[in-house]
Amino acid sequence: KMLPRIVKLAVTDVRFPTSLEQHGSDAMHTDPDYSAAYVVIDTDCGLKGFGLTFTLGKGTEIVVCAVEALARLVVGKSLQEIVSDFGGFYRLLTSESQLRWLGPEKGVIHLASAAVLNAVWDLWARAEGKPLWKLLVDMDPKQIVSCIDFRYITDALTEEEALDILLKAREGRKQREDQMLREGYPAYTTSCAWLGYSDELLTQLCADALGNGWTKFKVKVGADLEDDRRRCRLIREMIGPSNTLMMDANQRWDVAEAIRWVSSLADFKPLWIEEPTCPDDILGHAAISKALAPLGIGVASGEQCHNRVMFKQFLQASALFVQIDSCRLGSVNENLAVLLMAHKFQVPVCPHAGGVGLCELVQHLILFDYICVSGSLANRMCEYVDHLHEHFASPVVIRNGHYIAPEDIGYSCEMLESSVQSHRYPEGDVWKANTSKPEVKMDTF
Ligand SMILES: C[C@H](O)[C@@H](O)CC(=O)C(=O)O
Ligand SMILES: [Mg+2]
Repeated sequence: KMLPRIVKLAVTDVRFPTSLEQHGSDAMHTDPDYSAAYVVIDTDCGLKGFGLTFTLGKGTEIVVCAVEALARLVVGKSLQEIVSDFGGFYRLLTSESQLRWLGPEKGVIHLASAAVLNAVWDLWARAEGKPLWKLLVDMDPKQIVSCIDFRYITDALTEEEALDILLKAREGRKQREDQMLREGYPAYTTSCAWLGYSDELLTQLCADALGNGWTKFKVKVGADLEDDRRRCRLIREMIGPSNTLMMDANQRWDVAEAIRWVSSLADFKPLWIEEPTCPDDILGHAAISKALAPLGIGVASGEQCHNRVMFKQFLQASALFVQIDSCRLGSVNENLAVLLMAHKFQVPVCPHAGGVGLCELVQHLILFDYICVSGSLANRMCEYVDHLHEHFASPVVIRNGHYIAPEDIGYSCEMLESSVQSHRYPEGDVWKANTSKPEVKMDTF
């Protein structure tokens, strides 16, 4: 086994011009350029770790800056030093006494922590010669627990309870792992119905997806009710009554407006409405959930839920579909806390993956959740978006609407060097060639 020491951390601003074709568009993010602050860790024995956090284009340079500010907490440490008290290392990074003023544990600085920690987890999995999900599955439950910072959540989940959940779930673990290796983890697709897509494109992509075995679909809503009704009717008619439909408003409405709007989409039978209102409005989500429950519509949220404390309160306030995010939360460490809390509250985890690299990352977490925590697939599925996988060294494999368990070692977010070079912002070829989006100078305002 290699016990490398980290000697360098480099971070790059990588952007993809997805907004040109409206990939990823929704009621609030009308021109997203899927982007990442991409981290590469070098060690003294040649082994590398790769990590990223997801952003939408403008402002990625700010996340890059925040990663640079965190770098000195990582460089010089041995992997052994970090993983022997990973919870402590998580706290060192997220509670540094000056940098924490920028968060704490939220916003740009937390996205940066995620990028750095994702790279450390990738390095660990590579050092152990395993895909990350398998590293977690094989880990002693006590060590899993030691990776989590329990500060602020012990009123909802103690270390002892977490350990107890993991120990109870050991029964049947081997069968579930075999099942995942055979069948993969169920997924749904968001790629047919981004808000900026025409009806023709939606129809064509939906037909293709049905042909490829997809049974669960998500449609973007929230900008215009009549458009929503037309698009939802179209997609429901295409997929039929027995396939699953979800709706995503990306925070567009006030609470009462959300209840009214979604009630008038109820005939299209959505399983959930996602992010109906401000992602920080825990009680607002609870009110919406209560109002929509008689219509059989659930509420989902999480892609912009800053941290484990927010998730704790969401869970305490009402049931919801928990949409963990591999780059919004503080990497695997904080995601483990949320998976365990979700299990305690008996709600399904359905990870968010709409972004570059998020499918690659989150598949590992949800495999671990099924094998070692929840042991259930009821109402559970992992999001899939069909964009930009060709830029990764170990792209996700989807078969028949399922994520196939990754076999390559690491956390699957190493990008091809050629892709990084051509998409670096602003000097990469893609951006030099892309003159359709002139930069607005600050002095214009
Ligand atoms: C801007 C992103 O594409 C966002 O719309 C993704 C999202 O909400 C989802 O995948 O869910
Ligand atoms: Mg969403």
